[in-house]
Amino acid sequence: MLSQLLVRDFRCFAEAKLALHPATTLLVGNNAQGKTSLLEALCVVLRLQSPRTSTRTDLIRFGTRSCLVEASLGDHQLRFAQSATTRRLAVDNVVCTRSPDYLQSSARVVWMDHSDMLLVRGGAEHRRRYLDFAAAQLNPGYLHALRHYERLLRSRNHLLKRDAVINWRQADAYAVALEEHGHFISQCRAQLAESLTPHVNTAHAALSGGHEIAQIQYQPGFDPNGLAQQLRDARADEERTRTTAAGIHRDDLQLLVNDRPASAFASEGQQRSLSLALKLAQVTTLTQATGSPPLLLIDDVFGELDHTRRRALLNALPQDTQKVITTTSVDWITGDFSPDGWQYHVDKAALGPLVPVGSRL
Ligand SMILES: Nc1ncnc2c1ncn2[C@@H]1O[C@H](COP(=O)(O)OP(=O)(O)OP(=O)(O)O)[C@@H](O)[C@H]1O
Repeated sequence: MLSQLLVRDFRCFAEAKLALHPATTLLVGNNAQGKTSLLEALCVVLRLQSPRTSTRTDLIRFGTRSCLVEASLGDHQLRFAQSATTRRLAVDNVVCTRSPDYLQSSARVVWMDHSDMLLVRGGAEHRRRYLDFAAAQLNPGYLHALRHYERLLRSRNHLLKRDAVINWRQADAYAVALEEHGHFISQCRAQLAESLTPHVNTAHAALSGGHEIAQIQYQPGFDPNGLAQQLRDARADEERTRTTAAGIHRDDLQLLVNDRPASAFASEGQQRSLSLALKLAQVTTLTQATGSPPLLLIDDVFGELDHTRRRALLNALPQDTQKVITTTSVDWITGDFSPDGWQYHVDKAALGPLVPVGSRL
């Protein structure tokens, strides 16, 4: 369980320290006061990833040179520090040079925010990121393999664009390396999609109150029998487009409601339920795979939902997960939903005193 968070020169915060309730901590405030930044700090210190940026220096408060995030997680003290050039990690004051060692002492996380609709409506890159965030938490070598694959892909694409006459020998050598790393990632994504699918269906039914069947299907972006050969066969195509024609960077996750693609046929309400269900399914899958529930970080989701869906989501949220929730208003906290927990008011990058959940500003 997470009990403390300290941030220094992180986003808009010079310094802030908060105590996290074992059940629910609400961060309440107007727009642009710093709520999401605190949630992001939790994600960064626990998973070394931000849902908002892949440029780590974005996290450093403007005009300062480095940022610090510390968290107390069970018996462990996690520390993440980022300067213009260097990231420093420590667990219990012992420096970690390898992120897998650090992540071993950390907790799993599921992030929910209003952009989750893009999982259903947006491009395949949103669905790949969805798979990657969970797969990296289940397979220690996943992120390393993915980053390696991405570097190889950039190099191969650069090679394809660089010369008028393509050096196919070198391109083929890259293709063999892409196949090696891509195969592992593809296997992890396929397994994850299979584990997620029954939970997506259950959560979707709970949220929509209907009898529709929601399914997800992993669609590899390459021929599973051999990427290197497939790329050799695609030379004419690659000569024209000057980009790698197949691979896990072309993977997708097909989302179906009653056997039809959700992006084309589901109503807006069904799409919203499905996007929430995808995240709730991550919670169940991570819990089953690891034996303990992940931390749920929920950024401004409740204000976006209509009354029925909000109530359904509140009922569907697992009871035994620790939750940190940001919101601009506590109007949705009523007699039949007032979670066990406490609340902070966030105003101009400063935290107010701890108050009971549902307290008006
Ligand atoms: N590196 C940074 N240094 C200083 N300020 C930053 C930095 N990055 C973002 N900000 C500012 O921090 C402020 C708080 O942003 P944040 O997204 O945390 O607000 P929020 O309370 O979650 O707002 P909303 O409810 O609109 O999502 C914004 O004004 C943003 O411009």
